[in-house]
Amino acid sequence: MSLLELEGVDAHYGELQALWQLDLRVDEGETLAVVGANGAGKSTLLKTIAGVLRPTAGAVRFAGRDVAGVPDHKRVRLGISLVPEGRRVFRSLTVEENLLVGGYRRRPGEWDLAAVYEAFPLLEDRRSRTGAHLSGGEQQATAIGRALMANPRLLLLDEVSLGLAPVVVQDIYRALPRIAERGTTVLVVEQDLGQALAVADRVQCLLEGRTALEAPVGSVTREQVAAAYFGLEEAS
Ligand SMILES: Nc1ncnc2c1ncn2[C@@H]1O[C@H](COP(=O)(O)OP(=O)(O)OP(=O)(O)O)[C@@H](O)[C@H]1O
Repeated sequence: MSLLELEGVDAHYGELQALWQLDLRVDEGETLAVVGANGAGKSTLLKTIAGVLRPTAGAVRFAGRDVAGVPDHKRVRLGISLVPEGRRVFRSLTVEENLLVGGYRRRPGEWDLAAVYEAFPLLEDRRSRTGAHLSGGEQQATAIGRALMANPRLLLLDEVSLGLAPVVVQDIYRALPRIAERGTTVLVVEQDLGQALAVADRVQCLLEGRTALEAPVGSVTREQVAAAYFGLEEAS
């Protein structure tokens, strides 16, 4: 059984339809990358999974349970944690305090301060620094660490690389295999194809709110994914 299953999901903002009959699954322990251009519906998809946005049609099932009516804060307790685009760390709190806030309503599990510092060694040196005095990369690592402190079964990452220098992005991405090794299932949304394909087991490409391609990473070329990403003929 898949940990997360979406079937025939539509999502709207008023009159505008952002997702069209979308099917998606994430199996326990795997890392799925969802890629797509600006406006493809990636953030909308994550909001629908996290419970921030209610789908207008279709089913969202987590661990076999229909979660359509479960509000976002209750989904965290079920084991779904979202790291939203833009990071949003608490600027007046230290790194460690930010992490502890994330663990306030933790599920039982492996993630604690020591495990987060092991995954992101750069944070341990910065543990007493406030959010306002962190670099963009340190803020991103703190935001991911804070989500992990809740011991999610499914970690949703929205545009980790946005606004960060490539070398910093690599640092953050280096932690992803360690996160997966601890048994946390990861769904990462990315515009950066190279990073996404380097860490994921499977890739799903969205184009204007629909799936343009879905495949194990090993079975597609970067060119095929890029063609689907831009809606070019070769994708089909
Ligand atoms: N709050 C909103 N109100 C109205 N329309 C929205 C809202 N958020 C997103 N949209 C629209 O929904 C569609 C999908 O947007 P979404 O943010 O999910 O795409 P995305 O793939 O995450 O793109 P980006 O990388 O730019 O964030 C776009 O047409 C966008 O303009």
